[in-house]
Amino acid sequence: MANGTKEKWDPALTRLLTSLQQASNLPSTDEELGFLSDLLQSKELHALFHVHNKVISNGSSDKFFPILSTSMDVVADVLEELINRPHMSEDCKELFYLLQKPHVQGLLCAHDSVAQKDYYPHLPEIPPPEADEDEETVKIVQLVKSNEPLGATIKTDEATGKIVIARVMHGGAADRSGLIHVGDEVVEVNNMNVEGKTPNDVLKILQNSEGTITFKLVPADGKASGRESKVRVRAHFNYEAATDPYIPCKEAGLDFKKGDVLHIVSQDDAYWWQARREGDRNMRAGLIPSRALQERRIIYERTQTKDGEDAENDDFDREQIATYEEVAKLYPRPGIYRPIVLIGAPGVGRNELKRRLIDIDPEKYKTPTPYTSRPMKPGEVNGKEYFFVTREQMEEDIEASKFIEFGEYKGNLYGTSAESVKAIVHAGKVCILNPHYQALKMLRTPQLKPYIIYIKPPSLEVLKDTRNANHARSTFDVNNSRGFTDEEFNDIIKSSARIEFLYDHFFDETVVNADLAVAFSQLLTAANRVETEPLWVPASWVQ
Ligand SMILES: Nc1ncnc2c1ncn2[C@@H]1O[C@H](COP(=O)(O)OP(=O)(O)OP(=O)(O)O)[C@@H](O)[C@H]1O
Repeated sequence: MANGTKEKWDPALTRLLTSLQQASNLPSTDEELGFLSDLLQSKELHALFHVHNKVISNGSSDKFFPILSTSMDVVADVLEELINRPHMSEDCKELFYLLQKPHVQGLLCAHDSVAQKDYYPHLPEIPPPEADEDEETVKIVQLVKSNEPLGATIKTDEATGKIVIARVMHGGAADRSGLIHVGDEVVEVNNMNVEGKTPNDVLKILQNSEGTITFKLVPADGKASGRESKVRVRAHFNYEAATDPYIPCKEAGLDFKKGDVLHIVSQDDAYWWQARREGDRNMRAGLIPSRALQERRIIYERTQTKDGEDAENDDFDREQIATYEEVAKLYPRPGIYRPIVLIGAPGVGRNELKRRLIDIDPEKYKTPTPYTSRPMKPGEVNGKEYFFVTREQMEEDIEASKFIEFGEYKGNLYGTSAESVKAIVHAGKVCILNPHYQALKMLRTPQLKPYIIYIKPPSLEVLKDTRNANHARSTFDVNNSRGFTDEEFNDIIKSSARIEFLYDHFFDETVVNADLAVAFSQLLTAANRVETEPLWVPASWVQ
């Protein structure tokens, strides 16, 4: 056979190849026939056939059976167990690292699918043999009414005018019964025919009934997919179902706050997703606006409010519409720490907090030495306060995107290089940065994986009191030789509001810097948490 190999080609392939040689009179090009012939003779295809035949011949025997089919759960348990250990041996560290590798997880996931025989085709249900073809099948479903809502919504079908099940909430009473599905037609409720009634009429019947509720339903043709999606998102807006005029059923809504992580269990409906709040004990999902719906709302709101006159330069940063961000848990890796980024208005106290953190453990917490094009002053050492480089060199490096942030002050350039941040991270230290807020977008990359803490000022009154009591030095004054003026305090509050407006969807945490000791202890707790706990990050960072 081809290539003179002694391999036993599959008879089916050989037959195909022979008929291909006889098919030269078919209306196809030489190129097409050549392609097919090459494909049928290719080693890869034959190897695939070989594997297929082996699987088929082994599949029928009971020789192999899985020891377990939930290895991914075991991995999660082991990671959780390891993370809680105060000290890890080298072996544990290696295991911890290996178990997080996407390839290992992919392999175990495939193993579980095979072990659970997830690949078997799902056959349609066979109708009961005695059913008359013309007669509609009905099912009688009985649910016991409790304080818990039914977990399903109804609507009038536009085409038929009949009452149908519009939605079944994941984990709700209707869903758990396994008997009620989207599209089922409601014929009777508690022996009352609902033909010609409105969804509101049916709702009244339900509200007025007690104990067991009996539904007579005509099943929908196809069953809705019962599988839960695994998607988790972080919400970037507050939502309150009671004040949403468009939600199809207010009682079925799920309220959430900006920053909450939601488990999206169903995206079947283009406008209304079903979700649970991560960590909630309530298994019943609730309705939330889909990304598409929320984006439309935001665009509409913006066209209503934006008069264009007070739009500021960095408003383009808001062009991106923040609704939901897909997130996943990132497990800390021993020896490789996420940089901690302090963001806030000039003068709010970021340097003070950074200084205190470094003072606690200067070997652990490090900040990169900035670069500058300004001439070295007497007594200064290159690489200590700054790396001194020429303006041309710095401009070239800025052009080549080597700086994570840069700016000009009094005719000289200043900046932090990406390389110096990487060097600290790779040396096993915790890198602390307090860049200008516009650098956030450049910093928030899957490579750096920063943990972003927003340093927020307290109210104007508390800001003034705490700073004046501490004889705080104004950072607006070049020599730091005086306190803050009232105007500068106002500026801190104003810039902070602007930073929040533009970037709050990037913040992992907010620390209010009122009492310095309290703010610092909150920062320290956050720094420890980043080192030890699995935390939610953009899903793309863990893929
Ligand atoms: N919570 C606080 N209570 C009292 N004083 C504070 C507090 N936080 C910071 N300060 C003081 O305020 C002054 C300015 O703080 P700091 O230098 O940290 O500001 P900054 O945010 O780094 O400003 P810039 O970004 O402009 O450099 C310092 O004198 C600092 O000690």
